[in-house]
Amino acid sequence: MRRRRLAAEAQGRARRETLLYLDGVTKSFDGFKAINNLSLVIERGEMRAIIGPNGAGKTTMMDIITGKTRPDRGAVYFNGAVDLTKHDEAAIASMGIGRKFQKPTVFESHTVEDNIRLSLAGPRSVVEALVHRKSTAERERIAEILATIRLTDKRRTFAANLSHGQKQWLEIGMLLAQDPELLLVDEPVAGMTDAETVETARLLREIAATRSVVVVEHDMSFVRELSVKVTCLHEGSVLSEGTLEAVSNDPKVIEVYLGR
Ligand SMILES: Nc1ncnc2c1ncn2[C@@H]1O[C@H](COP(=O)(O)OP(=O)(O)OP(=O)(O)O)[C@@H](O)[C@H]1O
Repeated sequence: MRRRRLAAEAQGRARRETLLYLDGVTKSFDGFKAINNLSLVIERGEMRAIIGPNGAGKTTMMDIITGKTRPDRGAVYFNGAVDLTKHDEAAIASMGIGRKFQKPTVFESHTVEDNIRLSLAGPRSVVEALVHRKSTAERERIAEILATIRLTDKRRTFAANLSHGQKQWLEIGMLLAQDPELLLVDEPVAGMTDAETVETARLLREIAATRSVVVVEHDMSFVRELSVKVTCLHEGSVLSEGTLEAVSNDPKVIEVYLGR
């Protein structure tokens, strides 16, 4: 009895102290368990790479975190106290969870700078009266984001004229403008050049200095560049977790990938 209580207390503590906490999450589609008793914890300020073969449940997991899909069972907590299963997509986004889908969706007919400006978040009414200060603060924030996404030189370029990789960076910048506490990024380097891929790993590491980042990715050379803890999903559950080296040498992981 006491042991059970202590275990429950430890679980409660883990939930409160972590940024994202998934426990026993299950989601079925027509009787098929896309997510099966999934438990996963992301710490504050952590960047995590999620890998796994096609159909492992990576997208469904992101859909559950962002409120696009409701789980059948299990706990999904953000910042210790917020039960994400009770909120819809818009509410979850406004709580500070930003999601970047695989395909970039920038405003092609606007400049890079305007794309960022249009995405800037925040209760503007407070600073509305101080127009000058507001615009200075806004300019500084835009400059900071442009530097982070390596597009300072392209600030006046129409988004339509950017390379595929630069569009991906711009979209990351648009998410940063909303100042999320947790950034979910789905296959950011698909279709990028090798140089862009390496730069994207650097860029995400810089971003992870001030917020948590979860990256779903198939490209193992990119995951190596990220140099963070890796979670391998398979059949909707965690198959293996640890350094990329440990995970990629795990016989269970080798079997799953070779058996594809
Ligand atoms: N809306 C849905 N209806 C029915 N089945 C679904 C639905 N969404 C996902 N699935 C199934 O759930 C399983 C997990 O899919 P999911 O897209 O989450 O995997 P994934 O790891 O993201 O795969 P990939 O790497 O190919 O993107 C798959 O078998 C998929 O066919």
